[in-house]
Amino acid sequence: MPAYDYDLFVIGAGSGGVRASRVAAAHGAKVAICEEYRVGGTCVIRGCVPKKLLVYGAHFAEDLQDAKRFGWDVPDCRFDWPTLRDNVLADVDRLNRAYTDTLNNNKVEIILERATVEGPNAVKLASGKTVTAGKILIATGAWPIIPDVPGAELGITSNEVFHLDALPKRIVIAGGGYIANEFAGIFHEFRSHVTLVNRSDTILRGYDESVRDRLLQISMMKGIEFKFNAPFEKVEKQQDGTLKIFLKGCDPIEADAVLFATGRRPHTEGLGLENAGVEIDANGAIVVDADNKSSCDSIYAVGDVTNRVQLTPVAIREGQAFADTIFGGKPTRVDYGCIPSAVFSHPPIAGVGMTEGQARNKLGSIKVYQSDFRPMKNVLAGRNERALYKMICNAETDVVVGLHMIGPDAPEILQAAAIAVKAGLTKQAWDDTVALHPSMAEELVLLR
Ligand SMILES: Cc1cc2nc3c(=O)[nH]c(=O)nc-3n(C[C@H](O)[C@H](O)[C@H](O)COP(=O)(O)OP(=O)(O)OC[C@H]3O[C@@H](n4cnc5c(N)ncnc54)[C@H](O)[C@@H]3O)c2cc1C
Ligand SMILES: NC(=O)c1ccc[n+]([C@@H]2O[C@H](COP(=O)([O-])OP(=O)(O)OC[C@H]3O[C@@H](n4cnc5c(N)ncnc54)[C@H](O)[C@@H]3O)[C@@H](O)[C@H]2O)c1
Repeated sequence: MPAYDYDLFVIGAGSGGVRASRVAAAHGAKVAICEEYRVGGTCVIRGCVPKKLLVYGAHFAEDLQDAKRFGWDVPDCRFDWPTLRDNVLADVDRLNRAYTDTLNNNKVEIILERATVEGPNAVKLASGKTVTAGKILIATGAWPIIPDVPGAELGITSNEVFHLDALPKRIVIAGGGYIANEFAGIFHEFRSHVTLVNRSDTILRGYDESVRDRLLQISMMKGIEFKFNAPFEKVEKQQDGTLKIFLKGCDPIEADAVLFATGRRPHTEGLGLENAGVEIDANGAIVVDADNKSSCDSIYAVGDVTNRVQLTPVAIREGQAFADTIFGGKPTRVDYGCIPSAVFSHPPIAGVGMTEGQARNKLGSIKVYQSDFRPMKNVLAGRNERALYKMICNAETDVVVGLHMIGPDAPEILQAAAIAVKAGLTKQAWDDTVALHPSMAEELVLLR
């Protein structure tokens, strides 16, 4: 008789959990994974994927406008939200099936219910059954934080935004991070009036300052309104069903919807971690070592629930490293250096490595190269939007330590450029590469 029902029991079928379970099963482990909502998790069901599809859908507004200058006779086009929404949700269904098939093909048992930890090797399912496992992996992700203000329940979060019955004519978005700026762009392109409200005086903390300023400037020029240092006081529903938002130090704003994009907290509440002595930090994140092990020897955690870097590719790498280390006899640790990231705003931002400020603090002596240009497509279109590429180098060694961009296709360009930054190439090595002309990316090898 085996000592446990499973070698591995995974809680949460998102990016990290799915990768860990299918790789562990491929290494020969007997694996079960449970999921309380839908297989695929945040990224596939209500995050990166549907968000990016909405970004594509929204961008047609600008492409259709620009097409006229390129000779196309574009009639007045009407946007139909239900068509895009339903097509996106249908694609989410397709991916949900594909992820389920992958798990089935790898002989991972899928249990579609909520689970909680009952002990170091025991998990309790919502149906009441207890199952045991040699190792338990917690991959329960994160959950939107909603500010504790009267009327907050009248707002929505990114969980609901993909399912709206109709587009709001006016939307107030709380927050100044990834989700706030991405959805500000999306709703603005769909012709909603957008007001972005932040409690601090800056957007996208952590990104390079000049690039953030450029996004702010372009967004304001397009007509997105910003309110800074304006904490929410309350939200009230008016008689006609619309909302009135009260902010500290500002006149109230009337809107048809409020979207809270005020961060995501590790999803550990009510998970029973205390039953196994699993330590969590002040934000509710599971504390793990470099091998993803918690303070309980048989319990591991990967992804957003550990609050290291809340990005899909990181959760996937952590899941892979866990499975290879524990079940594949191949000890692997995730390298957190030079993780590229992007904000799919309009226009998008992308960055890798140190910002100018970080490099100045860490290295002291740096060189900054910059290209501030109007992409040729924007020139002909009469679109007054400039791109900004910024390269940060160590002045002593000539090594490129950071690259930060805003402009059309910045994330696509940066993914390839990030390889060179990660490899520690010098600015001279970039310059030795012949430009690919005419492209926007050629600016990267022509910086003076
Ligand atoms: C709107 C939005 C856009 C995003 N865009 C991007 C992007 O463009 N690029 C990027 O890299 N990242 C993006 N992210 C972040 C990315 O989605 C996450 O970093 C990633 O999904 C984390 O994966 P995970 O495996 O840790 O958790 P998740 O994918 O969140 O999976 C956790 C799963 O666990 C389930 N679960 C929770 N508790 C239990 C329980 N007790 N029992 C059973 N099941 C449970 C949940 O239902 C969920 O399916 C975005 C996030 C959001 C919200
Ligand atoms: N493109 C991407 O890779 C992408 C896209 C979306 C989300 N994500 C991931 O998901 C995480 C969550 O996204 P997010 O945008 O919710 O969080 P975030 O941490 O990026 O931003 C949260 C913002 O909310 C503000 N805020 C906090 N409390 C507030 C309050 N009470 N009132 C007003 N503003 C308040 C903060 O100042 C901050 O600007 C991100 O950290 C990121 O890792 C990534």
